[in-house]
Amino acid sequence: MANETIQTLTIAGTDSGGGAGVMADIKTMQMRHVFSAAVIVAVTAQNTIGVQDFMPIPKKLIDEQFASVASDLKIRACKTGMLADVATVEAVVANLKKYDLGTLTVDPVMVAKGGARLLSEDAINTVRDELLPLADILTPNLPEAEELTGMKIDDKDQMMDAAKKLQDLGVKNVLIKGGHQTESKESSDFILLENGQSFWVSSPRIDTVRTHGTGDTLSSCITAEIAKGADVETAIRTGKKYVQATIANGIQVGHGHGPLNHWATFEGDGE
Ligand SMILES: Nc1ncnc2c1ncn2[C@@H]1O[C@H](COP(=O)(O)OP(=O)(O)O)[C@@H](O)[C@H]1O
Ligand SMILES: Cc1ncc(COP(=O)(O)O)c(N)n1
Repeated sequence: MANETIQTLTIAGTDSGGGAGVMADIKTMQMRHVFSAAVIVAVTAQNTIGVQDFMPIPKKLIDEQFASVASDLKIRACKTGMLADVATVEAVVANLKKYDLGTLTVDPVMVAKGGARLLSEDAINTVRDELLPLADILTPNLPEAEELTGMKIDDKDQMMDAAKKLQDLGVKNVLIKGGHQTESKESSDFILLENGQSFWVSSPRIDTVRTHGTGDTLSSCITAEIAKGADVETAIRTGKKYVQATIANGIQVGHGHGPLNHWATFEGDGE
């Protein structure tokens, strides 16, 4: 098919409050001018204040969603987000092995900004042992990197050590997000590439609680840029700039950890 539209896939949970998960993923993909399909693996009752409840989707329906997408669409890059529990991680891993869904970015979502667990504790080992070896890019935040490595990460040297440790677990490219370093003036993420090169991406830390969905937005932007043909370093630099814009030009929604402004970079007629 000539000039086929660039297609991506998010494999994640929904957020009824609209700020994180699949909702943030699709808004980001749209703003980066790629088409996004979605395999829903959990449904959350959630808003900016917290996660009130969630339910994983049965394995059969997860398998059917993958089959529907893979039999019709040509996915160039995909990402995972919230994966809920052991059975869900295993179902996703089996489908990622079964179908060619392009470059895989794994955002190992564990705990929401409001404190609710989105991945059961016993599923952390399943993510580490079964999903990480499939990942082209892994994007943990600091608590997630600590859980996956068993290390305490308090400073930049430890972030660099943790990235190496994660690479040793089978991940090609590792991005450790520094958004949880609340005492710092900069929000700095560390990247260790497959070829051994490493670098930091930093931006001024914005003093706001309206950061619901930052991790989803960053990993979705990276996925979109990879699908468009960018190399991993360029995709990450673009992702960092995009997430910064969505935080800096905030919107007023809800009473807690508010969502991002995904149209912050929109240059068309916004009326
Ligand atoms: N207050 C902030 N100001 C600027 N950048 C931020 C802020 N909070 C998070 N970020 C950036 O957003 C991205 C997601 O980081 P983080 O919040 O750590 O992820 P998660 O949502 O997975 O917990 C990173 O690039 C991080 O540097
Ligand atoms: C369905 C879903 N997926 C991911 C997150 C993480 O986002 P955050 O860390 O910003 O709360 C979330 N809260 N809900």
